[in-house]
Amino acid sequence: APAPIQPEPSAIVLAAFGTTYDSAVDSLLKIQHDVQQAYPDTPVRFAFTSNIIRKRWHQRRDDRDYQVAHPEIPAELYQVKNVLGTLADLQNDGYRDIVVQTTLLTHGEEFTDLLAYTDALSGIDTLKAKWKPFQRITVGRPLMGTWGAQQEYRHDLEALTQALAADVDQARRSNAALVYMGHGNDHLSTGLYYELEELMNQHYPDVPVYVGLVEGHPDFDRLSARLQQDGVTRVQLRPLMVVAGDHASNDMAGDEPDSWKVQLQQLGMEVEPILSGLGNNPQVRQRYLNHLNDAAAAAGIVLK
Ligand SMILES: C[C@@]1(CC(=O)O)c2cc3[nH]c(cc4nc(cc5[nH]c(cc(n2)[C@H]1CCC(=O)O)[C@@](C)(CC(=O)O)[C@@H]5CCC(=O)O)C(CC(=O)O)=C4CCC(=O)O)c(CCC(=O)O)c3CC(=O)O
Ligand SMILES: [Co+2]
Repeated sequence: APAPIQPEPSAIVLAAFGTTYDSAVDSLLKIQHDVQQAYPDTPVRFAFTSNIIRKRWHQRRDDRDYQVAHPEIPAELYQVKNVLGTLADLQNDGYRDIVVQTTLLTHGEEFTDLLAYTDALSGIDTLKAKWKPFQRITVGRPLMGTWGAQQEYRHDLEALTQALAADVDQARRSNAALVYMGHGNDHLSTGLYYELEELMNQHYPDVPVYVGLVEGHPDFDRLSARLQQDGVTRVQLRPLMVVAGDHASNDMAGDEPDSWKVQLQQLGMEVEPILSGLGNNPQVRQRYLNHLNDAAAAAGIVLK
């Protein structure tokens, strides 16, 4: 039998797309806080997968005025790296067992690229096993799940449906339909979002719930056609994203003629945008923690 793998110092990386909006950072910090609380003796560091967003924070590193105006931004953010750099730093600091938990919602373009990085890094082999830079790197699945038989994606969607109960309650109190803006992508089916919408409507039959996407389908044209068909006159708009950042502030709630808010108002609907990311929802944060725990357990990584 092969020798059992000895536990090595372990660390957690939260791999987020990122945001340039300081008002939205809190939503990510709350996830870090909860994970840190669950594992007080394990470092929990961020990686941002977006090149553009990392660059913005690095520019702010040299902007004293910005930093003084934003004491809520932790120093870590001004030098946030991609997963490549974050893992290299951890290896340099002596950590060889790494759990990467994504804050992405779907196994789309960003998550596919994240896996490409982690696969390549865990594939670095050395002549002597003791010099291998990483012993184990494991990646926790996105909020809406991934392929595979180990963790059913449908179960993740059901759990997310339950986690969104407070959004439904708020729409119910306003006598409004609940309309989510997800991100989506153009490269593979975004059918998960249709399934989520269906589950939401099954689970909360008294509040109509709709999901539309920035990229891919259901797109805004389809969404607005359905709202009109169904005679909806009042909507609460929310991002189905971890942060209420650029997409939520502009594409969803902006005052430009192409924002969802303005277009729906133009159709005669009363629109209330709610600029709160999913990271503000404690039950969503618990879902990410569950995914992290599943990944660590499956890899045999011990977190302290
Ligand atoms: C590949 C790319 C292709 C493309 O869209 O062009 C792409 C893809 C995806 N982005 C996703 C998520 C988010 N995108 C943003 C924001 C921006 N995204 C932008 C570009 C790009 N996004 C291209 C890569 C560029 C690069 O690497 O830098 C920016 C820079 C410019 C722009 O969009 O024009 C603009 C920043 C504006 C700013 O702040 O300066 C935010 C944050 C926010 O809204 O604040 C979130 C998190 C929402 C959350 O928190 O959940 C997801 C869903 C993943 C999931 O499933 O969760 C996918 C699709 C997928 O992965 O499949
Ligand atoms: Co994007």
